[in-house]
Amino acid sequence: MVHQREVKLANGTGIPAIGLGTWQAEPGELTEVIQEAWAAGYHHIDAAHYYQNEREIGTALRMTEVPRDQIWLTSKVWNTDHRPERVGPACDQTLSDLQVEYLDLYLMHWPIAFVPGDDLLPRDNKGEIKVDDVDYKDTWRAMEKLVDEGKVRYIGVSNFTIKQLEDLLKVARIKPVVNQVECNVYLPQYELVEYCQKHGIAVTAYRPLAGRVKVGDEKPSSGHKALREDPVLTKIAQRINRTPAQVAIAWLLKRGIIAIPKSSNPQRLRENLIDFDLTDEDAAEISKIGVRQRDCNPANMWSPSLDYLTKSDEGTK
Ligand SMILES: NC(=O)C1=CN([C@@H]2O[C@H](COP(=O)(O)OP(=O)(O)OC[C@H]3O[C@@H](n4cnc5c(N)ncnc54)[C@H](OP(=O)(O)O)[C@@H]3O)[C@@H](O)[C@H]2O)C=CC1
Ligand SMILES: O=C1CO[C@H](CO)[C@@H](O)[C@@H]1O
Repeated sequence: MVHQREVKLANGTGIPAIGLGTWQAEPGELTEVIQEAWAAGYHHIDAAHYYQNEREIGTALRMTEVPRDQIWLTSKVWNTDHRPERVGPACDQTLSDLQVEYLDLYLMHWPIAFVPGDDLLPRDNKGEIKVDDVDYKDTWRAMEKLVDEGKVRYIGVSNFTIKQLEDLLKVARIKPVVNQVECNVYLPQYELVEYCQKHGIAVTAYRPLAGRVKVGDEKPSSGHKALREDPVLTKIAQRINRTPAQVAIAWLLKRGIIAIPKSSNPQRLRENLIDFDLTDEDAAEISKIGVRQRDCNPANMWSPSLDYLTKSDEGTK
């Protein structure tokens, strides 16, 4: 079995430093992807109720006969399940879909509640997302109960800013072990990462490759630059005989950050499970790249009024 490098959580538990992202894996392809990932040496899967593919993941894990204690399973409670009485049932649904008895890590997906219901993105007739008046600290208290009940080993958050973490840490009986945020060479999140690491909160980088931004002869989406075509990453990659994607992931690992790249392609899956370290000089050169862009911005995705969710941390620092 390939033993992957780990990032230590505050209590000393190791979490595999590279996990498999599962958002937007096409229906039907995950069975093969998970078989390939397990064979390649992945021991960490990032899932979420929101991705609507947890049942497929669970079935694939069972078919691949992955021993439960050999795989780190993260899932997330979605914004429509923030009311405290909905958190337990939401977790139960994920456990049933993934066909496991417990999760290694359960995250609050966003620090914002949407009105409950089957519609994961409920909108009013103007197209604005329907926000529910639930304090994320109350949602957190319900998540703490899941640890007490043995349904999840650890709890954490996602898309939290420094201000929101400060607010949560004041009341948390069980501290969040992870903050999963958008983070890559073009959104380095220096201040947020420093704050988290100082407070014993590990950072997981989602969209470590800047997502579905097209490369090659297709234009990057929404005017964004294609990270995988970045000239500095390309130059370093060519010199060390790696790919720009590998260099981008290695840069996160060098900063002690967990990365969860998504790929449905067997070759890229293996490529992303990197087995080398960047030199200090190469890492420093990458840190000087000045491009800044954020893909997952609630103001663009859901409602302009949710702009405040990223206000205290623009990712530009
Ligand atoms: N907490 C949150 O709010 C969020 C969490 N996430 C999590 O983070 C994961 C990763 O983020 P995601 O948005 O998927 O973006 P990524 O940065 O992981 O990029 C995925 C895209 O890059 C391509 N790709 C993967 N590896 C390579 C490679 N080596 N070379 C070239 N192209 C490559 C994939 O295509 P192909 O499959 O064809 O290889 C896919 O189109 C998600 O899947 C999800 O689990 C994501 C967004 C928000
Ligand atoms: O996990 C996620 C996948 O991407 C979505 C759209 O960008 C996000 O809203 C969500 O947090």
